[in-house]
This record gives sequence, structure tokens and C-alpha cells, in this order.
Amino acid sequence: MAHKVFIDGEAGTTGLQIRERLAPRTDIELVQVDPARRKDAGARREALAAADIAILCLPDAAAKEAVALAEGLDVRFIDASTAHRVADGWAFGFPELAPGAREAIAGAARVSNPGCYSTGAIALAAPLVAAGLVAPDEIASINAVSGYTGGGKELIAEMEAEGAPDHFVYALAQGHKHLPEIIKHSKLTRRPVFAPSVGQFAQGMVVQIPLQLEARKLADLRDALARHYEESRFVKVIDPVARVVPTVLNDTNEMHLSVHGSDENGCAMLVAVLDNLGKGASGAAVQNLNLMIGADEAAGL
Ligand SMILES: NC(=O)C1=CN([C@@H]2O[C@H](COP(=O)(O)OP(=O)(O)OC[C@H]3O[C@@H](n4cnc5c(N)ncnc54)[C@H](OP(=O)(O)O)[C@@H]3O)[C@@H](O)[C@H]2O)C=CC1
Ligand SMILES: CC(=O)N[C@@H](CCC(=O)OP(=O)(O)O)C(=O)O
Repeated sequence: MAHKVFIDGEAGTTGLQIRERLAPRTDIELVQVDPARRKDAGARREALAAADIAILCLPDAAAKEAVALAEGLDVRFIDASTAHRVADGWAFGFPELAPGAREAIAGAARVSNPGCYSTGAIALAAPLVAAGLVAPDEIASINAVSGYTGGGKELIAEMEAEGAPDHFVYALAQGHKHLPEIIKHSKLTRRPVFAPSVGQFAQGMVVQIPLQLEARKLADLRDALARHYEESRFVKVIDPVARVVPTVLNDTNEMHLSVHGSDENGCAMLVAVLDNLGKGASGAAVQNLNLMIGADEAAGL
């Protein structure tokens, strides 16, 4: 029997892309609300009651509201928002994070997806901290550039309007919403300075972590990442390239990690490339859904 899936927020950027990935599948039946009533609490509760799994593609407040609306119902959640990424009782939806993560997601009633920048930052930092190669207080800064769809419908409208900038940096006040999850799930003990930016392109991102090598060699870092991800179908450790282009993995659920720098100069740059709407959002949600329903992890991806 098909699994019933309700995408709450299916008219949004993340929701639409999840719907596109799920619509052709015969093992999934989409539960939908009349578009005119998509923000109506009663209509949403009816959809939640009819669903086995609800995927929340909503602003944080509306995601919390959806969980409250489902009180007493037997529906499992995948939340794409920031609302529950460091909350107790929620599995963190990054199957490649550590041994057991995949099984925890598969058996969970509530799964919270990582943010897009967080996916890149945690993918680089967590295995190196876990291996003892990077100290928990060592990562001083994280830099990133994202396509503008990362900001949802509002930022898309702004960046597609006449006179929009080619590039901007933001979140300079150091309150970016992804920092708590990056710290928690990478097991950092110091808050990194985070420098995200947005470019005049729709999808794709690069996340960078600079490091002083000290006694390490680049190969130590690269080998540890390669070992951690050797079984992964979506996360690959690749050779460094001279120019890192944020859009190369668009419309895929893949993420490429690479270790750049120079042993001679003593500096390293860890780099992650992903599609903010792929492995950074909609692809990750579908991967987690696959695990939760016991389907092939890569189905529809
Ligand atoms: N875009 C990205 O790259 C990523 C986004 N996310 C997260 O996913 C979530 C969705 O983001 P995104 O798709 O970009 O945002 P969008 O703004 O594109 O879409 C949000 C959707 O939610 C709908 N909505 C708002 N309030 C309610 C409500 N009370 N009930 C039902 N629907 C509601 C909106 O309706 P309306 O159409 O009327 O505006 C809109 O369709 C956010 O929490 C975001 O942080 C996570 C990772 C990456
Ligand atoms: C470009 C842009 O504006 N990006 C968003 C984050 C996108 C994202 O990942 O949203 P979630 O936190 O819900 O995952 C931001 O910086 O707020």
C-alpha cells in the first residue's frame, strides 16, 4: 500500500521541489489540501490526520503550529525548517553524520532536516572533530555563498527584480539561525564567526572552513573525510579544483567535499559544494522519507 505523504507548504520553494520528486512515485500517495485553504488550521489538521508522514516546508512558526495541530494524531514528521534542529525528541536528518544516524532516522517519529549551510559545514567539521583531527574549539570561521532560492519566495522576488544586486554579504551580526545546529551537531565548543553571502544565481552553494594546519598534513584531513564517507551514495570526497563553482551539483542530492591548501604554507581550506535545494533541503527530505518508509535511500533522487 502506498505511503500517504502531506507536504505542508507545498506551494513554497522547498515544498514544490519535494512534490516534483514524489509525484511520479507509485509507492507514495500525496495528501493535498485545497490551495485556497492551505493556511487554514482545520484543513491542515485534516490533511495531517490522513497522512502517514508530513513534510513541513514552512516558516518556523508555522512548522511549530503544524506539530501542535497534530496533537493526538498518528503522523510522523520531517521538518525542513529551523524550528526543531536542536530540539529534544527530534532525530537530526543527516544520515551520513555518524554511525547509527541512518537507523535513528529510519525509526524516528520526528526528523528535523539540517539547514543548507549547516549541511556543508557539519559534513566537513563533524567527522574531523569526531576523529580528533580538529579540536572542538578550533574552527574560528565559516564562509559561504548561496544561490538566492535559499531565502525562499521573498528573496527570490527580490533577487529577480530589476536593480537587484549581483552579490551581498549578510548575517554580519553573528546571529545566523544555522549556528546553533552547526555547533551542536559538529560538537564544537566555540562559536565560529559565520560569513554567509548570496549571489545572483538561483541554486547551489559553497561552504568553506579555513584551518591552520599546525602539525597536520592536508592528506590527514582528506583521508579522514574519505574514510568517513566511503560508503555514502551522495557525499563524495573529491580532488581539489582551481575554481570551485557553487552550481555544479544543482538538481542533485549530492555533496562534494574537498581539502585545499598547502602543506608548505601551513594553511588549509575545507570546501563543501551542494545544491541548497537538493542535499540542502528537498533532496535531503526525500532521502529521509525513503529511510523512514524503508524504501531505497536514493529513490526519486
Ligand atoms: N530554500 C532553501 O534553500 C531552504 C529552505 N529551508 C526551510 O524550509 C522552509 C520553507 O522554506 P522555503 O520553501 O524556502 O520558503 P518559501 O517562502 O518559498 O515557502 C514557504 C511556504 O510556506 C507557506 N506558508 C507560510 N505560512 C503558512 C501557514 N501558516 N500554513 C501553511 N503554509 C504556510 C507559504 O505560503 P505562501 O505561498 O502564501 O507564501 C509558502 O508557500 C523554511 O523553514 C526554510 O527555512 C531549509 C533548507 C533550505
Ligand atoms: C540565502 C538565504 O537567505 N539562506 C537562508 C538559509 C536557508 C536555509 O537553509 O534555510 P533553513 O535555515 O530553513 O534551512 C538564510 O540565510 O536565512
